[in-house]
Amino acid sequence: MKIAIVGMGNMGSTFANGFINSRFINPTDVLIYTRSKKVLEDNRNIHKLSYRYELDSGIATCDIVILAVKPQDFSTLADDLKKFIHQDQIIVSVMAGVSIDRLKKDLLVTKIVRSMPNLPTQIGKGMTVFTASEELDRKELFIIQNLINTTGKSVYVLEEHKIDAATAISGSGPAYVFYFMEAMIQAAISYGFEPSQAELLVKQTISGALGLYEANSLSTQDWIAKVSSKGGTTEQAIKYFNEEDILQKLVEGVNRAKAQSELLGKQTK
Ligand SMILES: NC(=O)C1=CN([C@@H]2O[C@H](COP(=O)(O)OP(=O)(O)OC[C@H]3O[C@@H](n4cnc5c(N)ncnc54)[C@H](O)[C@@H]3O)[C@@H](O)[C@H]2O)C=CC1
Ligand SMILES: O=C(O)[C@@H]1CCC=N1
Repeated sequence: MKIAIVGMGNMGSTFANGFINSRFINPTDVLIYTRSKKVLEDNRNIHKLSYRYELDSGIATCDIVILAVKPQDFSTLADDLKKFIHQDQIIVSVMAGVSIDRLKKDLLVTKIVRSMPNLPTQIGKGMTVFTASEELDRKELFIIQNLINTTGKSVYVLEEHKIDAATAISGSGPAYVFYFMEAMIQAAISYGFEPSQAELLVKQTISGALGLYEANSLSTQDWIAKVSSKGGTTEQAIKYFNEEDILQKLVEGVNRAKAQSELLGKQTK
């Protein structure tokens, strides 16, 4: 099986490395289409002969073509790409917002997978939600799922609108966690901890909390109650968060990410 990856930024290089490191794909069976030669230095396990700096007929020899450019770059890419691809290939998009209909219309092919990974795919801990056009058969879907699973976990959804929802939850989600970490680190530094100590306190706390959550069947609410002693410290923080409606504000932020994913789909038409 041969795979082409178009766009070698965060996601493109993550997928290329995931496939190769897991030995799911032979390094010589990956073609990388990139604009920048710098990626050669950043991805040393990928052979330099795998790189192409312009789209060419090599892409037609691939079974799967992964599109990992920004949604805003898709129109320009599609004009060029449609000359080199054909109906037997499976096109896998990781672009936020770009719909299956749009991919079909602009690329003139029908086997489309629309997926939404996230950045922890870089370390094999990714969460990818994907859906596919009805032209893919079960065997092809199975191959795609196995491929995605080399970068972490995956969930297949039938309804395409859930990809916009997943974009707001798991796609953008790592940034929300880092945002919360930033608040805790800033507070710790303001109390006099060295930045490295502040980072350790927060890192270990987040990882410990997640460990607890994974090891038991208790809900997040149950865990909050366990940490909050009556008349104690945590209670004061949670009380303030509730008074300021922080939870609802966070939900509103996630809603906005989802709306943007839907809007990107309309804007890039
Ligand atoms: N960064 C993230 O956490 C996630 C990103 N995505 C999606 O992945 C896609 C890529 O995002 P990133 O990797 O973060 O962006 P990026 O900007 O790091 O990478 C995109 C790369 O594509 C290249 N490119 C653009 N047009 C090209 C063309 N015609 N031929 C070859 N290369 C071309 C650019 O030079 C750039 O290196 C986006 O559509 C985004 O919505 C999805 C999930 C998570
Ligand atoms: O922010 C973005 O548009 C992309 C999609 C999900 C994560 N990063």
